[in-house]
Amino acid sequence: MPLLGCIADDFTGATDLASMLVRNGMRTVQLIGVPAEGSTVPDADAIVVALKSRTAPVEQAVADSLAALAWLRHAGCRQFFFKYCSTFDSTEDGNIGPVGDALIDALGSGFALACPAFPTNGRTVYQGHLFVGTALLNESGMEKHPLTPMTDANLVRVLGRQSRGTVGLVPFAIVEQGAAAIRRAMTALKEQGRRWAIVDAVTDAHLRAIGEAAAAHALVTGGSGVALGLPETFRARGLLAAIADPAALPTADGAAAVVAGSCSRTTLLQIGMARGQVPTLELDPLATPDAAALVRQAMDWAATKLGDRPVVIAASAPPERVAALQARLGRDAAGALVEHAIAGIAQGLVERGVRRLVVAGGETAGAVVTRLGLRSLRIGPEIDPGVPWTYAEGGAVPLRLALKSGNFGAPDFFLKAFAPAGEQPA
Ligand SMILES: Nc1ncnc2c1ncn2[C@@H]1O[C@H](COP(=O)(O)OP(=O)(O)OP(=O)(O)O)[C@@H](O)[C@H]1O
Ligand SMILES: O=C(O)[C@@H](O)C(=O)CO
Repeated sequence: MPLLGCIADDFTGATDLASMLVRNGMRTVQLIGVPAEGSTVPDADAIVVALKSRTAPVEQAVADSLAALAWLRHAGCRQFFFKYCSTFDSTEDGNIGPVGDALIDALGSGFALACPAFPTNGRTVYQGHLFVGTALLNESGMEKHPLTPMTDANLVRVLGRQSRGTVGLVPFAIVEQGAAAIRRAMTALKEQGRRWAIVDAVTDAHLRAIGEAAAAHALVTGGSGVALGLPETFRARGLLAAIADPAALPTADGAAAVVAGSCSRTTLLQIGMARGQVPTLELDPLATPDAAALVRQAMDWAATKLGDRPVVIAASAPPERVAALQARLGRDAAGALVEHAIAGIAQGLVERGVRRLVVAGGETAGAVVTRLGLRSLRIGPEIDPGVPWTYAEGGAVPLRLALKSGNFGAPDFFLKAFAPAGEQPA
């Protein structure tokens, strides 16, 4: 029976969390959307239900998250985790506060900690303020995010605006003292009537201590970082068996490809690095604003290029090109057109024998996984922090998939993903 039941507000974020759990010894499966009632519970220590609730209307996000919680409770999970972005991406109305409030109420816990810190990827929380690298969140570029602009780095204030309850802080000085001090501070905040505690964390040691302090919490919320301490709490209670290789995956032999719809600086850099080293097709949706035509163009190109080397097909473009397409079609239609095209291309590639596929971008990953009709991904070895290989369980063909968050991965990610050491076949 699974121990930890997780609800993630987007697809790449779900994979990021799942990877953290695998790295710390839990066999983990990611489910796409809320499974139907009565569907088989995967054989895993942790289950992550991936939703598309980050930018959905609040009521929808709450309803989907509660449905996921109900399924995970029914599946037998003992503790629950609400995963949101390490940059606390949320709209002005929510959705982190309202979803968290609803989960707290459903579980009757009255309280939850919130910690988006992920030091490995440069996200730290100090005195309740979120930093991305050396910059405060609101000066990190995230203040210009098209859907979830983050203009305030003070998370006590941000969450306070979103939640029905009040928000306290467990500051660095307490976190430094370790698990017992953190536990006492959280208990005190709960007794004072706080519904939430933002917990500072600057290092992985802090995250481990927070995990230990929250061992008895019904609900933990945060980025993938704060999950790194949870597997040990199950192990310490004798609930989690040691497994030789929790990241073992079936192999999938066949051609390799990258499809990219992320326009983040990191993804553009990764495409730049792949260009010239492997066959790379850069689509121009501004010149061809027609999804079917883009798919045809990509498939004609791929017919001569698919082989021993990975191929890269990208719609990704710098901000001025994205803005130009948005100005012509409207923001939603522009995004949908490109997502539609990339999903069609991914489907075409799999039909032509691609069995190892990297998808760059959260929305893009959602479109691809949905088009391929995938429902369940088993999590395997990490390529870079937060981006593991996964294996599509129950699919029509053997398929390995890596869903890369826009901002994650080293500059050579698209090359190293297919290097033998990165894939570590079971
Ligand atoms: N050339 C383009 N012009 C306009 N929109 C584009 C273009 N290329 C991609 N897009 C759209 O930009 C959006 C990128 O969002 P996506 O979530 O996939 O990437 P991201 O935001 O970098 O990733 P993450 O959510 O993991 O941080 C998608 O809706 C995609 O369709
Ligand atoms: O936490 C993160 O930064 C990522 O897992 C994510 O959610 C990107 O969309």
